[in-house]
Parts: sequence; structure tokens; C-alpha cells
Amino acid sequence: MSTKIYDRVALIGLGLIASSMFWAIRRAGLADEVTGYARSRATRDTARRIGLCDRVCDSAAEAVEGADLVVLCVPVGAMEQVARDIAPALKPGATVTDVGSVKRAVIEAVAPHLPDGVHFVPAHPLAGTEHSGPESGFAELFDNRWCLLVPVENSDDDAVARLTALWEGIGSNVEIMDADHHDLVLAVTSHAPHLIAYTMVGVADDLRRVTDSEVIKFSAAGFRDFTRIAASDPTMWRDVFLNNKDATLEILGRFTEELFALQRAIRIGDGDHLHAYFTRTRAIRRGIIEAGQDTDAPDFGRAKSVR
Ligand SMILES: NC(=O)c1ccc[n+]([C@@H]2O[C@H](COP(=O)([O-])OP(=O)(O)OC[C@H]3O[C@@H](n4cnc5c(N)ncnc54)[C@H](O)[C@@H]3O)[C@@H](O)[C@H]2O)c1
Ligand SMILES: O=C(O)C(=O)C[C@]1(C(=O)O)C=C[C@@H](O)C=C1
Repeated sequence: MSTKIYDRVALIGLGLIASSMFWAIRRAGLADEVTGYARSRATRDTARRIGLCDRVCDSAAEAVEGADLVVLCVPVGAMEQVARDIAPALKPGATVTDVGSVKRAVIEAVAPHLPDGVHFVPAHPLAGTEHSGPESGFAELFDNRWCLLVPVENSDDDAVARLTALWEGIGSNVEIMDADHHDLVLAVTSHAPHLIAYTMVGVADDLRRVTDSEVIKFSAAGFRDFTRIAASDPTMWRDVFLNNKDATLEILGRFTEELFALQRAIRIGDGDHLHAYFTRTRAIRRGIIEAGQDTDAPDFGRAKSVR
């Protein structure tokens, strides 16, 4: 049973994450009013048409006026401009948070623009789909998913506690993490895998031109999963890689070394190496399931939203 946590919440950027937050906040009754702003008129019109947000504003500054919580839900590369735009209109004592997939770069881009007396508590919900835009959101997106909070130096304890309550109220489990550690962990679990999926689908597409569509026609389940991931928003992912450069390159370097080792084992017929490697990776998957951490869920991206 949830109760109100904020009087007014402002969502800046009205795509998958913001729209899912709105439906989830509404489902749990966590705020009296939710305002919203998106840069494009078409997105604002769509939001008004589908009832996304209690009030859709024509400027970011108007949307944040009087808000107790402001959530930046734009691509990582747009965070700094949005912070500049809203800074003069922020209410003293308000909390600003974001949902960006990268944390250190967002902190460096946003924090310098926020006035004294405004609390900054960066966050990252580990939930998403390959869909984007105001019509892609649904209330259940964050259910039983992690949301990582990455408080900055001197983050206000009360602001962190209230934001924790909001994310728990919309279904998530919350954990606190340091920004650099976050960026390294996410490079392993999300960013590098996305780049690998993009690459694999690109390779298959090149091949398709040779084999006249057989690659797509007979694609197996694993490859189909790659195509889902590789359908993710190009702007979002461009910004993720440009803003988590060091950690992603570190992980991709290690990945390439392992790939070369496996490639060599295949070339020289070293079955023992392949078998030992696959035995190790299988144990990891089994360990995840035994620990009850298998979060495989139905494809919510195609599920009907509870609005
Ligand atoms: N999609 C995911 O799986 C996922 C998961 C967790 C976190 N995130 C992060 O959440 C953020 C939003 O992602 P999303 O999937 O909701 O994206 P989205 O593409 O669905 O929505 C982004 C919204 O921001 C708007 N926008 C872009 N630039 C803007 C600007 N300068 N000013 C105002 N609005 C602007 C777009 O018009 C759009 O409405 C990103 O930082 C992303 O890294 C995404
Ligand atoms: O399920 C998906 O479509 C996702 O890719 C979601 C996913 C992820 O990698 O797990 C993508 C980016 C985020 O920042 C968080 C979640």
C-alpha cells in the first residue's frame, strides 16, 4: 500500500522511461501532480492526447516550477543542456534526479549547473525495452527490477530516502552505488552486450546480401534476441558509448582477447579449451538461477500497458 511521497513531480523528456514512471507513479498514487515536458511539439501533442502527465508544459522551466522532484529522462548527451534550462526555475529544496544509463558523465554535466539548496541524487533504473517514445511506456516496467541510486558528495540524506521510497513505490529494489563502479558494472552487463548485439546484427545484415535473406528467414532464437537489442534507440546508445568510453573500451578489450582465444581454440581443434570455457559459463548461469536472481520476464515491450 503506497502513499504520496511528493506533491509535484516534473518529468523532462517524455519517452519510454518517463512515460513508464508516470503510469507507475499514478498506479501507486505517489504524487499529487506530475508535469511533463519534451523538446518536440509532436511528442508533447502525443502526450496530451494519451493523457501522459497531468499537465504537459511548453518549456522545461515551466514544467519544473514548484516541483519537489525533477526527473531528467533525456538521452545522456542532452542532460547538460536541460540542466542549464531548468536551473533558474528550480524550487529551493527541490530534488533533481536523472535516469541516465551512465553516471559519472551525467554528474559532471549536471551538478555544476544546479543552484545551492537544490539536492542532486542521480539514479539508474535497470529496466528497459528496445522501444522508445511517449507511447512505449507501461506501469509494470520497473516491477522487481533494480534501481541504482548514485548520490553525489554531500547528497542530502532525506532527499536520498524520499527518492528511494519513490522507486520502491513504483516496484523497484533500490541499491546505492558509487558512480565509477556503476559505469564499470554497466559496461559489463549492458553497454558491451549492446555493442556486441549491434555488431552481430550488422554482420548478419552484410551476409544477408550474399545469401539472399536466409540469415533472417532461418534466424534462431539467440539471434532474434540480438535483433531485439539491436533495435534499441540509436540516439540513446550513441550517447551511452560516447559518455562511458573508458569502461566500455576496457571491457571490449577483454572481450576481444577472450574471443581471439576461443577463435584460436576452434582453429587448432582444442576441444578441451572450448569445453572448459563453456562449462565455466554454464555454471555462472546456473548460479544466477539458484540464487533466485533470474529476472527473465515476459516480453513487457509488447505487453499491454496498465494505464
Ligand atoms: N531505454 C532503456 O532501456 C533505458 C533504461 C534505463 C535508462 N535509460 C536512460 O533513460 C534516458 C531516457 O531514455 P528513454 O529510453 O526514455 O528514451 P526515449 O528516446 O524513449 O525518450 C527520450 C525523450 O527525451 C526527449 N529529448 C531528447 N533530447 C531532449 C532535449 N534536449 N530536451 C528535452 N527533451 C529531449 C525526446 O524527445 C524523448 O521524448 C536515457 O538517458 C537512457 O540512457 C534508458
Ligand atoms: O531489456 C532491454 O531492452 C534493455 O536493454 C534494458 C537495459 C539493459 O541493458 O538491461 C538497457 C539500458 C539501460 O540503461 C538499462 C536497461
